[in-house]
Amino acid sequence: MPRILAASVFSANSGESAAFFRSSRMLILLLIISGICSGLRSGCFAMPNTILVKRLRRSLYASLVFQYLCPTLLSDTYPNMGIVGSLTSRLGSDCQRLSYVIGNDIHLIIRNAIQGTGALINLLTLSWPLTLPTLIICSVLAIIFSIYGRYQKRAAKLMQEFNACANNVAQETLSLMRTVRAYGTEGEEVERYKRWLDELAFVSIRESAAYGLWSTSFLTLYRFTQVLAVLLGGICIMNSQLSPEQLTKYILYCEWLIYATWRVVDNSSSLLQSIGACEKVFHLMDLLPTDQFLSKGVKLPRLMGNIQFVNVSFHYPSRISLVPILDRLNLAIQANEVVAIAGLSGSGKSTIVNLLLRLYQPVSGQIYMDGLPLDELDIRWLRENIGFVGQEPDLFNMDVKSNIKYGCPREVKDEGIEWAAKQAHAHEFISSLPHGYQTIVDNDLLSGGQKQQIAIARAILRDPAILVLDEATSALDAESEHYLKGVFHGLRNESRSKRTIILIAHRLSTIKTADRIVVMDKGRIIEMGDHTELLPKGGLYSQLIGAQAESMA
Ligand SMILES: Nc1ncnc2c1ncn2[C@@H]1O[C@H](COP(=O)(O)OP(=O)(O)OP(=O)(O)O)[C@@H](O)[C@H]1O
Repeated sequence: MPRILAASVFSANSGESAAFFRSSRMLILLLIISGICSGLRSGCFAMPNTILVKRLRRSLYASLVFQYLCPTLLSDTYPNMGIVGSLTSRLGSDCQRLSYVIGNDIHLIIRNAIQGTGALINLLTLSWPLTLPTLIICSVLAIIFSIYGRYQKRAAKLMQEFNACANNVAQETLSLMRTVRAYGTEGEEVERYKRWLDELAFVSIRESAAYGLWSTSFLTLYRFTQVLAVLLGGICIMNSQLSPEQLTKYILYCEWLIYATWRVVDNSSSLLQSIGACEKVFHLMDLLPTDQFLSKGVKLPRLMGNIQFVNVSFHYPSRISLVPILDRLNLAIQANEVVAIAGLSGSGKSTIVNLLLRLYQPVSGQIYMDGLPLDELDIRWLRENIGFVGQEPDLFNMDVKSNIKYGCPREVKDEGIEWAAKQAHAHEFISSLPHGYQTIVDNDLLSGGQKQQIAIARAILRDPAILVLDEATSALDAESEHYLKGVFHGLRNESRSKRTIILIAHRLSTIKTADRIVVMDKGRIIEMGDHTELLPKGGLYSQLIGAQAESMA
């Protein structure tokens, strides 16, 4: 409509059309500014956007990794959200959302705000009484938006939550596919996933309906502004208060103003939606690394491997109970000693290792390493000097060679990797894999025992001062286990002068030859000695040995 009006004005009077062009300098200026803003988008916004999102992902990932390494903080911060999977799925979706905001919304808001301000200044210069109705319409638009915006922010937050929960169920089901298949619970899992998707759909539909209402309100007001502008302008022309040229400008500026207002509030709504969705992302980013990562701590020239637990009591932060997991534990392990820890399930054996690796801090008491309190030592240096093989070693989705080399603080050649694999009795099966040491490891490719052998090779390669084996041979066949027992004992004297080995095993045949066996029950040490000393005592150790011999028979 404004274009038709303008055409009629130009054809009616060429002198007036020239004047129109002259006085429309502001229009041209605004067009240039709008062009510059578009340029800013592709140039200035796109680059920082990419860098920012990359940094954001990296810092978030780092924060997740660090928080996971320090479960105390994780469970304190997210008491209902202990599952790292849900955090990682948020990492993807929330960052994507933030990336969209930075790439699209912000530059559109700035561009339209400049455009709207220019149109408003021109309208006020033209005639302030005529500007008033347009301003009222813009204010109504802003009020409707503020109501809708608040609703949208809430909806966006819920949608992100439900999305993350659905992703989490999917991730969990796929990673536990064997269990799901074995128990025939495919239907239940689909239901569980569907439940979250239903919640998501419910909120999305309501949010879409609200958006529809908002869009209808805008379009109605937009058309109403055009009609009002023509009506009021027409009346003014009839009263000779306005020239046809001014009427054309008036209609154009009105359209610009209302359109800019709509774009600003619409993009702001998208911005609000993203802010709602990204609150958790910012919350995660605000978490500071725990002291153990900030403090440098002491690095000894060489770790000898003397360990001392003095009156150590501990309970997990997520499970504060009256009975502690470790109860005033006192244990001294000499350098170069092979100490085995035995006991019933849940007696606190792995917890000792968790404290030694400083994954948790004791509630009371102190742990000393070569006479120095553990928390005074540099955490990275400490972990570099401890080789750990856990109960269910998870390998990375990298080739076998990289998995063996993983976390090794020094440069190693292929021969070194092969040597470690041979020590762990793994070379033979690795050589039979489709691409040998270059074969990419995935969960189904290797058996539990083979994964353990690779994890053992990794620990051996690090040449640590302290080797911790927590049920590290539980999945191995008897022959491999027997062979490895010899390797572990041999390792004590190989390549370094001292090496302490801590063995945890339910299969008591594994620990029989240890220098000392520590027997635990309910977080306390109840027996200590070597196999020949403990067997005749008739305590828990001899009962466990008897029970195992019976079950074998
Ligand atoms: N992350 C955790 N959060 C809360 N409680 C935990 C956690 N890890 C272990 N526990 C609890 O601490 C107790 C001791 O667990 P721990 O793993 O040390 O026992 P364990 O003797 O090594 O058992 P197993 O021989 O079966 O591995 C158990 O009751 C267990 O439920």
